[in-house]
Formats: sequence, C-alpha cells, structure tokens
Amino acid sequence: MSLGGGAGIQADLRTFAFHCVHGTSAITCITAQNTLGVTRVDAMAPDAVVAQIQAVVEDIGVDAAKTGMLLNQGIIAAVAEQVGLLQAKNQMRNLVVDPVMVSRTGVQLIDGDAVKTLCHDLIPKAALVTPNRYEAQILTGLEINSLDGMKSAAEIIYRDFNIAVLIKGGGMEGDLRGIDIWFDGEKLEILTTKLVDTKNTHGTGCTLSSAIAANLAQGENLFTSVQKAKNYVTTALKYSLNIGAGQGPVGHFYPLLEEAVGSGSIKNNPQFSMPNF
Ligand SMILES: Nc1ncnc2c1ncn2[C@@H]1O[C@H](COP(=O)(O)OP(=O)(O)OP(=O)(O)O)[C@@H](O)[C@H]1O
Ligand SMILES: Cc1ncc(COP(=O)(O)O)c(N)n1
Repeated sequence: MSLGGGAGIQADLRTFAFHCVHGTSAITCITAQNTLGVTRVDAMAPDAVVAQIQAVVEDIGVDAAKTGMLLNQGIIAAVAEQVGLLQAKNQMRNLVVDPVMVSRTGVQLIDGDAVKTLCHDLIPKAALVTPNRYEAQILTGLEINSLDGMKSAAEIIYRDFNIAVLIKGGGMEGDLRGIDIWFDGEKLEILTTKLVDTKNTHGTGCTLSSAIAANLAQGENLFTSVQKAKNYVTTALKYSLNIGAGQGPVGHFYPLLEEAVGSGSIKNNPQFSMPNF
C-alpha cells in the first residue's frame, strides 16, 4: 500500500476499476511514500495477511490475482502457502506475480532470504512473472544491458520456473524503456510501444500487472491480457500527472481526463502531461 497514492494497492484498485472488475486487496505493508521515494515501511504480521486473503476468498471469490510488494520472508511464505492451498481447491486461478524486489532506481527492497522464498515457494505457483530489469538480474544472475540480454533473461526465467515471463524494459536505457520481452517456452515476443517521453512513471509496474490480472479475470488468454495491459500502461503514461517534485503517477482514468479537457474544465492544467496540451 502506497500512501502517496501512485503505486501499490491504490494503483492496482484504480486499474481494476478502469477495467470494470471488482478489485479486492490484502495489505502486506504500509509505505510512507511520495513521488520522490519511500521513507518508511511497516510490515503487517503474516497471519494478518492470511486473514485478509481468506476473508476475500471465502466470501467473494477470485477470478485472477496479482501480488505486489511482499516485504519479508514470513509474508512471502504465508502468501505462498495460502496460494498453494487455494490452488489445490481450484479457488486461486490466474496468479500474476509482480516480484517487487528492486525499485526502478536499482534499490533492493527485500533481503536475500525473502528473495529465496519468493523464488522457491511463490513464483513457481504463478501463471506469469513480471520482473523489471533489476529483478530479472537477480532472478538470472545476468547483467542486462541490451535487448539480447532481456531475451536471454526471459529464456532463463522460463527454464528455471517453467512459467511465462514478461521482462519489463522501463529501467533500461533509451528506446528500450518502452520495450518488454514475453516468453512462454514457445513464443518469444518483443512488445514494443513508442517511448513516452515523461518523468512521471510512478506505478507503471503495478498498473501493468493489475491490468494483466483484470484482463485474465475477464476471460482473456494470457498473451492477449499482456498485450492489452501494455497498451493500457502506455496510454496511462501519456496522460500521467505532473504532481510532486519527483516521478508523478500515471493517469489511470485517461478517458475521463480527455473528456474533462474536451469540456474545457481542466484545460491547460499543468498537472496533466496530456498529448494534446
Ligand atoms: N517511458 C516509458 N515509455 C513507454 N513505456 C514505458 C516507459 N516506462 C515504463 N514503460 C513500460 O511500463 C511498464 C512497467 O515497466 P517498468 O520497467 O517501469 O516496471 P517497474 O520497474 O516494475 O515499474 P516502477 O518504475 O513503477 O517500479 C512496462 O510495460 C514498460 O515497458
Ligand atoms: C507499495 C508499493 N508497491 C509497489 C511499488 C513499486 O511500484 P511500481 O513498480 O509500480 O512503480 C511501490 N513503489 N510501492
């Protein structure tokens, strides 16, 4: 959960709402966070996370799920155990693991034991894992500096975990920032969108993985879910918000923003970095 509102569960729930699916959540930690970074993180007790998952599953049900910042080994192990139990009862389908381990700026957010548990207990239970550049480096041991490096990492992650992988290029240099690599053991695809020239990229990773989960919940296949989610993030980036002194958040509800611009109600508002401004 990100109290700056740009990433984490706030970004996830906005994305779910945009896609017309009912989003639920299990809070794993509270971050004191703004567009400049994270200044404090308080973790929930693992059994409190489990209780939240059970409350949702037992009453509402889950068509698709995504994980985000799972701060420590105890939380990861508890979530992985729940996922395993629920999968055995066919109550947890379409799991997307966004392996939040390193920020786009390269700062490691979870310790080595937590990484091991994530790799051993949780990622293998997912349908898809969506590492950024630095997370892919941790998962593979490679240094990733090029498109070929991203492709090799995707192949290694598929080989090691036997699940589909999407390597996100936002942390790469130059035009590679708009490029993601998909590999599912059969098809290696380079998903390309034109680079959006903005510093306001806060929440892109959360938004992408929750859009994929939303598309899966609506019955799309995995690859189509990824393609549609990538297009969504690209457009949300074009309408990102120029708020705060650092990286502002993406504009999840861009059609409403567009409408507001059309009606003149937010014309020339400098908070919005809109294409038509
Ligand atoms: N400037 C950009 N232009 C176009 N697409 C971008 C840009 N920056 C990021 N993306 C896309 O956003 C999605 C998220 O990728 P990114 O690598 O930023 O994830 P992340 O590091 O998990 O996110 P975050 O920076 O929010 O932690 C990917 O589809 C990536 O290609
Ligand atoms: C609580 C929380 N979860 C995840 C992220 C990563 O955000 P993203 O990769 O989408 O920028 C974040 N900054 N805060």
